[in-house]
Amino acid sequence: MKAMVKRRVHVAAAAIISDDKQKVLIARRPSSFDQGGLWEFPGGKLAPYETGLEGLKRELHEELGVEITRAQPLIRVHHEYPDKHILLDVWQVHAFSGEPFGREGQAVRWVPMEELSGYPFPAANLPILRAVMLPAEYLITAEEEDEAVFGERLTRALEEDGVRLVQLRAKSLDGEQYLARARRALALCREYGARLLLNGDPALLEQVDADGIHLTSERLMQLDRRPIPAGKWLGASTHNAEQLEKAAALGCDLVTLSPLAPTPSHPDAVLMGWHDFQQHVEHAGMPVFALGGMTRQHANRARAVGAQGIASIRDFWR
Ligand SMILES: Nc1nc2c([nH]c(=O)n2[C@H]2C[C@H](O)[C@@H](COP(=O)(O)OP(=O)(O)OP(=O)(O)O)O2)c(=O)[nH]1
Ligand SMILES: [Mg+2]
Repeated sequence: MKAMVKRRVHVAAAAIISDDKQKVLIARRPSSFDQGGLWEFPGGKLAPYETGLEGLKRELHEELGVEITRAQPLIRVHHEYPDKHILLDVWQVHAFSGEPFGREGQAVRWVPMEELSGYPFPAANLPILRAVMLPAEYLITAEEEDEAVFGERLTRALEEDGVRLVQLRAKSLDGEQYLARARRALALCREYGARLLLNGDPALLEQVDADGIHLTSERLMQLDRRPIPAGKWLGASTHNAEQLEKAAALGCDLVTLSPLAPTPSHPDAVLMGWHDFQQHVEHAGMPVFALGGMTRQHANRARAVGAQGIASIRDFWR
């Protein structure tokens, strides 16, 4: 039997963010279209000669009557539909001119980030929703003996650096000490509207109602199903293709991928480099944070190779 070769479709789509950064623009696909009636990020198929950004500019002009003035890659998602292989090349649009409206008669709506998951999207869109909801910076807390110093440093990062995603990593604390710190960290994160993931046993969420769990790569590889409910965020540390595949199979919402560059916390690690990193990210199918020697100065570089952004201890812990 002859193998069927699926059509490959490259689609550019936009997560257009409102000026106050609280809302994103979505549109409803007309019911006569493929995936009709579902909501989508505006965009469409590239012409053969177009780059992603060129195609996106044309599509947003055609569909919404707006001109993009500032955009940045957000995530690339490969998805197998029954009849075709689709690459969704998604850009975050930070600035545009014109007032968007449905030029093709489609419904268009500004939706608060936290309401996004209430809208029906095509199956390929799950990783995009995660990427839209997550920031570009992921703080990992340092080992810290003194609770007061811990509180001051976390507060500084939330307030001055605007950190909105935090992983509580504290290998030197015992169970009770970790829980006490987790409760304090959660209270601080709530004050600033930041999400807190606990690095530890998924059962911790029964004792502290944090936003999710971050799995070590070791814990990740031991699991055979997602250990927490869908409403919670599941992160994992990864270092290679095998771990990334496992994270995808478990339904992780985000991963860190390391190590990119030398870092004092892991002095003997074998470095990955941007080329390998990019290849891994392309097929990860979820937001990936570059980790290992990363600072916010690497954020644009990380985004350019497909990452959500950077994760760091040192750059935020001062
Ligand atoms: N624009 C967009 N398309 C998506 C999303 N999710 C998703 O699976 N798709 C699929 C649906 C379609 O098969 C394909 C996009 O094609 P399209 O119908 O928007 O293409 P187009 O604007 O160039 O329109 P057309 O003239 O070719 O009909 O990608 C999404 O969030 N935005
Ligand atoms: Mg379209």
